[in-house]
Formats: sequence, C-alpha cells, structure tokens
Amino acid sequence: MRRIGTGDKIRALGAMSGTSLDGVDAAIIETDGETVFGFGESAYRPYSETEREVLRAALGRWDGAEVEAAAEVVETTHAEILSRFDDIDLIGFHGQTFAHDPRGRGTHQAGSGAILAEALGLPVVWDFRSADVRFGGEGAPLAPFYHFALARFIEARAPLAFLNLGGVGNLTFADPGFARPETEGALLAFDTGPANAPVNDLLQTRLGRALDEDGALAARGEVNDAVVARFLQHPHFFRMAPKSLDRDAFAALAGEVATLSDADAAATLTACAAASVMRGMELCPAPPERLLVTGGGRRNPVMMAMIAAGCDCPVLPVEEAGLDGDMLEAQAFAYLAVRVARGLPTSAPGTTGVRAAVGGGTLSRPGELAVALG
Ligand SMILES: Nc1ncnc2c1ncn2[C@@H]1O[C@H](COP(=O)(O)OP(=O)(O)OP(=O)(O)O)[C@@H](O)[C@H]1O
Ligand SMILES: CC(=O)N[C@H]1[C@@H]2OC[C@@H](O2)[C@@H](O)[C@@H]1O[C@H](C)C(=O)O
Repeated sequence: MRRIGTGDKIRALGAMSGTSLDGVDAAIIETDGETVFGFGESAYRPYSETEREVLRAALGRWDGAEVEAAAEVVETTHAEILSRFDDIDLIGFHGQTFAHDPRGRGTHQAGSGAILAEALGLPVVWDFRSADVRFGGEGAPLAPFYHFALARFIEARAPLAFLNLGGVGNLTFADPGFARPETEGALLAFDTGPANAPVNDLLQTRLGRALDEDGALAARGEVNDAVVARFLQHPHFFRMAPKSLDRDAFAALAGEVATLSDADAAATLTACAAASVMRGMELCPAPPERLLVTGGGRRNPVMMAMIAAGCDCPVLPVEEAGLDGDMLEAQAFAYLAVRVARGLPTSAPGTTGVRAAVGGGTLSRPGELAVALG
C-alpha cells in the first residue's frame, strides 16, 4: 500500500459486529484519517439463528472451544460481506467482543484480521483495542475520534454530543473548535451504561423475540422507579469518565425485574438505559448544543422519548445531521484503520483514560500469514 498523506482520499471499508449480536455492518468512507471527504456503499449481513447461538455461547469467555468456534463464524461472515465491495484500499475490522475487562484480563475481539487479509487480498487493520489497554486505557469507546471528525464534517459550530445506543450505550462530548481530537478538551467519552442489551435479553428469554420492536411492549408497561433507583447505585455511575463496560456488567438487572410483568419489565429496563444516559449527560464538561443519537436504540421511540425528557438539549437521530446511524460504527473503524496506517493516534486520555494519545491496531497484509506459517 502506498504511503498515505494529508489530503489523500483513501477508500476504506470498515466492519463492525456489535454487542447486540444482530449481524455485521460494513461501510465505505473516503478519508485521509483526519478529514472525512465522503461516504460510499454499505451493507448489512444478519447472523442466522445458528450463528447467533454459536456467538452467544462465547459471551464472557476468553478462550476455549466456544471462542474458537465463534471466531470462525466471525471470520467467515466478515469475509462474505467484505468480498461484496470493490475498489477498496484498506479494511478496518473490529471483530466481535466477547469479554472486556480492561483493569483485569484485558479485552478481546474475536476474529483474525490476518486471516481476512489473506482471504480478501487486501490490507486489514484489526485488534484496535489492545494497545490502549496496555497503556492504561479502557480500550473503549473508540468511536470518539471519528465523532470528532464528523462534528467537523457537519460543520458544527458549538460543542455537541454523540450517543450510541447499541447493546451498551456510549457518549462522546466533542468540541469542534479544536484542531485535533487528541488535544486535551477536544473530547470526553465513556460508556453510559446498558442500552438495548437488557431489553433484548428480556424479550429473548421471556418471549423468544430478539428485540422490543419500536418499544411496543415498553410502551404498554409502567416503570418501576425503585428498580431504576437501585440500578443507579451501581459503582459505574460513581466512576469518573472515561470509563467502559463489559456487555454483561449489568446482568443482575434481569433478576431485578423478574417479578414484574413483561410490559413493566420492558418499560423499567428501557428507563434504566435512559437514566444512565441522563447521568452521562451530567458528566459533560459544558452543555452540548444537541445530542445526536446513533445505533439501533434510536429506532425505539419509547427509549428516545425517555432520554429527551431528561435532557436540556435537543435529542435527535444522527440522520437529522445528514449521517447514517446504522453504519456510523462501521465507518468509524474504516476511519480508524486509516489513522493506524498513518501512525496517527486513535485514542487519548479524554476518550479512554489512556496515559497518552496512542494509535491502536495491527496492520496485516496479504501474504504475511503464508510467510509466517511457511
Ligand atoms: N425498531 C426498533 N425498535 C426497538 N429497538 C430497536 C429497533 N431497531 C433496533 N433496535 C435495537 O438496536 C439493537 C441494535 O443496535 P446496534 O446495531 O446499534 O447495536 P450494536 O452495534 O450491536 O451494539 P454496540 O454498539 O453496543 O456494539 C437491536 O438489538 C435492538 O435492541
Ligand atoms: C469493548 C467493546 O467492544 N466495547 C463496545 C461496546 O459497544 C458500545 C460500547 O460498548 C463501546 O464502548 C464499544 O463500541 C464502540 C463501537 C466504540 O468503541 O466506540
């Protein structure tokens, strides 16, 4: 691959498989790793029920047969979706997080970028989170550097916030007045709390459904305020930002709603997700002019209304700013891949708590694996 410089329009393809285990998102952006020039095609490849079972069996595990089987699903499904795109310079492959314990065992995203580089015949940047953890960071969230680039892309004139409502929620406060994302004060980011994961798990366990479509069940229920108040006593809400979460850090919530009706339980878990966003907004260093929401939760009108009711600024899906809320994280890993290829940082003390700005990620080129094995 040629050396990349400022102003070079690299066509990077990013792929993300998030904590809700619904499928793989893939999207192209054009960038030099600093400025976003534009967007390209995107695609979504849902996991089959069988694949999802294999992935679920690996949740919370670091190694062993379950993780190996899951890594194979991650690699084959990604190879399938990524091979659909043409004229790509570089791939950013996030992989699938099964376990995340930055202050303990570390963080692990399953799936090998080296194998994908071989399969696709393209350079692949992967393992984005390990270096950050090694340097004292949380290893997450990593989208904030991309949020900063987007704030400039949409020509935001005042500090704003991005909220991702995936399985877990994460919030980024971005001040586009700064020239670079790693400068102190440009970004503050952290995981807010659980977002869709507890509601999804409830629907799966009780009703055999993957999600509460449009919040229909939650809309019929009543929020149990005592459960929400107890939820907010979790140590996560007393930690300073940056901070991150494992998908199942709040697994105990399922027990808290066990005696509630399906509708009341869904309403209460949705309210917990919204309450954690409100706590998150209190951590912003200044009031953001708007909260732009990405991720699947922005399609849940009950969750969105609860969040809007607790915020002092407009709460809008990112589409209101001309962005694509389904593909934003896949785009983020395309953007970060170009930064890694250029040796630019991908996280900073304000985004992950890392000791100093660091570039995380391994670049694998096709042919390397053959050399390594031979
Ligand atoms: N119409 C809808 N109504 C309610 N919830 C929805 C709807 N569409 C999507 N969701 C929720 O959004 C989830 C998917 O969100 P998304 O793809 O952003 O998560 P993810 O990327 O896997 O997670 P993370 O960002 O934590 O890694 C679904 O599992 C579901 O809970
Ligand atoms: C360890 C890990 O995979 N974390 C994910 C997860 O899903 C949402 C939230 O928790 C966020 O911290 C992160 O993903 C996004 C893409 C990020 O790194 O910005």
